[in-house]
Amino acid sequence: MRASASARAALRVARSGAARAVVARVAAAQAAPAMARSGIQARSMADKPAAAAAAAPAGPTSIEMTEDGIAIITMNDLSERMNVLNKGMMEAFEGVLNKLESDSSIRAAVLMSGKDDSWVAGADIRMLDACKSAEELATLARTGQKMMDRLAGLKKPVVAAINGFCLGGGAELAMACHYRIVSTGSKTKIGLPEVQLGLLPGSGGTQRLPKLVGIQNAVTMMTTGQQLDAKRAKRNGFADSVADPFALRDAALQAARGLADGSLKRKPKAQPLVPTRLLEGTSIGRNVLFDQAGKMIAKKAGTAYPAPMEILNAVRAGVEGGHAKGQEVEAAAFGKLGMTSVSAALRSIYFAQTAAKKNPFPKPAEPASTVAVLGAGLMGAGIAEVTAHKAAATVLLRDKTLEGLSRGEKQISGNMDKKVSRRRMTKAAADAVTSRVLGFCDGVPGWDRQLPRADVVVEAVFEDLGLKHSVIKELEATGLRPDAILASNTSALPIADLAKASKHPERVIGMHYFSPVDKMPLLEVIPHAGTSDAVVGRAFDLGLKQGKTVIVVKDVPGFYVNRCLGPFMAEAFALMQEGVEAERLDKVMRDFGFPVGPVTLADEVGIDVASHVNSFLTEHLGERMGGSDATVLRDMMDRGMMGRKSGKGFFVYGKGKGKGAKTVNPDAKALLAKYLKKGASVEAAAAMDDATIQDRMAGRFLIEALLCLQDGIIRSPTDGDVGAIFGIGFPPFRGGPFRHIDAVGADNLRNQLRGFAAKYGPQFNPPRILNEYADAKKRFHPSE
Ligand SMILES: C/C=C/C(=O)SCCNC(=O)CCNC(=O)[C@H](O)C(C)(C)COP(=O)(O)OP(=O)(O)OC[C@H]1O[C@@H](n2cnc3c(N)ncnc32)[C@H](O)[C@@H]1OP(=O)(O)O
Repeated sequence: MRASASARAALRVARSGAARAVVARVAAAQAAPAMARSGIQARSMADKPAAAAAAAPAGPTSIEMTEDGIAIITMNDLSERMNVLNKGMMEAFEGVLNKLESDSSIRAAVLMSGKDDSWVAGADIRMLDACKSAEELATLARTGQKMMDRLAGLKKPVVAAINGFCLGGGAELAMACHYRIVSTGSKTKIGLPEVQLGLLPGSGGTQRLPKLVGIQNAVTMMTTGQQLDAKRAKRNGFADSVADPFALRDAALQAARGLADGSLKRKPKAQPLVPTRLLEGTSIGRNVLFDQAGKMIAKKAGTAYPAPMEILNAVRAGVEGGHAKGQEVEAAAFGKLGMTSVSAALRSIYFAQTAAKKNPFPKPAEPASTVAVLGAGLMGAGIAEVTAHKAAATVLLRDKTLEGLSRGEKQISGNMDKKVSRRRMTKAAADAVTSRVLGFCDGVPGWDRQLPRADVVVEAVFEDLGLKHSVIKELEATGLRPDAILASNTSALPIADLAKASKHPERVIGMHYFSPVDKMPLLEVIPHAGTSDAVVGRAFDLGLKQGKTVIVVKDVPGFYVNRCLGPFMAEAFALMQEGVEAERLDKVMRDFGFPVGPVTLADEVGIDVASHVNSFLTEHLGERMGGSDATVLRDMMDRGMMGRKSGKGFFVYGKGKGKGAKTVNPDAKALLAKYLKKGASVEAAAAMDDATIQDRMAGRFLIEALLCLQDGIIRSPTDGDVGAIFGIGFPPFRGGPFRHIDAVGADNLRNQLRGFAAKYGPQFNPPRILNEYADAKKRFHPSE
């Protein structure tokens, strides 16, 4: 099911960054005392310039001295791929501060990174994860605050020369410096993404950011976790200046010298809260601002995500009560939030997503440099776009007709134009993307010469087995290289059936993208029984390069995500046929945490598609799809109610400016009345409590997810969590279906499902695997 609403839902999830992750790694123990461990090497360049410049730092930080008394501090933790504020780094930094305070030969300092892609990517999330109490976390926050205060209070100016990720605690470190130069390198991103982990910046960030960028900007940055490139960081006041990555060190040295000799002025210490902003300049204005922001946050984040409100509270406490008071509130909130199940779930998603960035199959020697995409429809053009943009590969985009091709090319250039107009991309970079897409259609020569360049072909033609077979045969006859892989972006057809048309079935694989491809984070990679591991590795690698979170799933109807979605949607139709009203059902499921309700989802997907998927999955899953009479969908189709695309489905959609507005469709309501189950009524359904509706809907999803694990369709509970969150927006704060079952308890869920099965039918029968986990009192994520 190419669910555009679920796509948008998960997109919001992805944007909120709520679902990201890592393989937990034990922080490398740093054995020696702070100074020795820090590997601080205070050398005079005048003494040993060559040796000093060439020496690799022995610990996470090192210091070089210039002849004129500028200390160049380099952070490079060799035990980590990225610099993070772990115990070792923090202790080493204490040593650095001691040195800066005590060494009178130092006039100023430059703080830079020895890594290519990270300045500091934040506090070590594993270290936070290991904390066992709110007090432990609050103490950690206070330690960070003290370190930052000490740095900010230095008499000697410290210039942050930022290249690479500068996130969370890293951004807080930068803010405690006295001047920030941000590199224009593509990996440079400034942000405070703690909110995406259910946390708030705990090292003084809630206090320093408003002073740099203003209250409104700061609250937006911290409550959304948005990340800025150099230019945006300069525009909003975070950066004092920007520099090319190659010129960064020199620019920073020059700034340090200027600050030391007074020719360059520091920003005023407590920059008034941007007095030009009317609201922020007066206490009355600020009250209005905080009250409005509070209402907006309450509306958007609800009670499910407590961090945004705590961020606002900490900012307000600082603005109204001063730095110390603000930090006190910040540290306490950091401790409290860190112990919530929401933060635990979001952290676990972060770990899972980082794990999913690692290709467990043989990695190709070289990434795919040329990818052919067949079909320039919505999906094909989307795949072409992420391939040319994120994977920076040449794309041979082919459609049957010139019209089809032009539409697809327009989709890509339109998306690039949007990025340029929103200043997310330069015009030159956008042009480079579109120029990587070479268009072909029937009757235009050159295809047969170009096709042999392709390392991968992704076909995204109409979902018809015969058509796909003829496409595969034609590709092989035209000169597809024998080592090229042949991927099908199907959401329904068995990959094994598709492979039958190929002379090399071992190179055929499924790559199921979600719509819109440029925004949806998930990719399901589907080998059939005869696909070679090397081909899986190549498809996985391409997915990663396209910026996707990849899960490998078995070749079964619906694969994983749509297989779970099918019974979930069937339950929505069942509830409506018991009299539950569309608007209520949507609201109740949004309250559960789904970004869109199931009824809206059906309209967004299209009633025709929903009907097709329903009957297709019913054929394969039998009673597991039971509970509703899906002929209602066909009746709707017969009456032209196709969902949003036809202007009406379960809802009626506004046109033009009011496009987003929707009201219940009285015709659909009248039709549903005819399908009411025996003895059911809208009045009786109104008395059904919200929790029952949520439990029934979630139950159907969970049963199918469990069966997918039981039958080896997904490779682990973690893949199941990642797929559900990124594929259809399963509530991130619940951590995915398996983490949710752990929270509810396998035994409790089993009892609940048994009750539902007795009342509503066998579609609620608990799967064998749930019984096993319930009997053994096991968890799907045992270490948490
Ligand atoms: C009081 C203060 C609180 C805080 O600061 S909370 C933390 C705030 N920071 C973050 O939330 C950033 C988390 N990291 C990320 O989002 C991503 O990473 C990046 C965007 C920085 C980079 O993404 P990509 O280029 O795709 O690399 P990758 O595979 O995600 O990361 C490379 C390695 O770096 C480790 N890593 C990155 N940031 C952290 C971190 N903050 N804590 C612990 N580890 C981190 C990962 O785990 C992984 O490690 P491996 O190679 O062993 O898998």
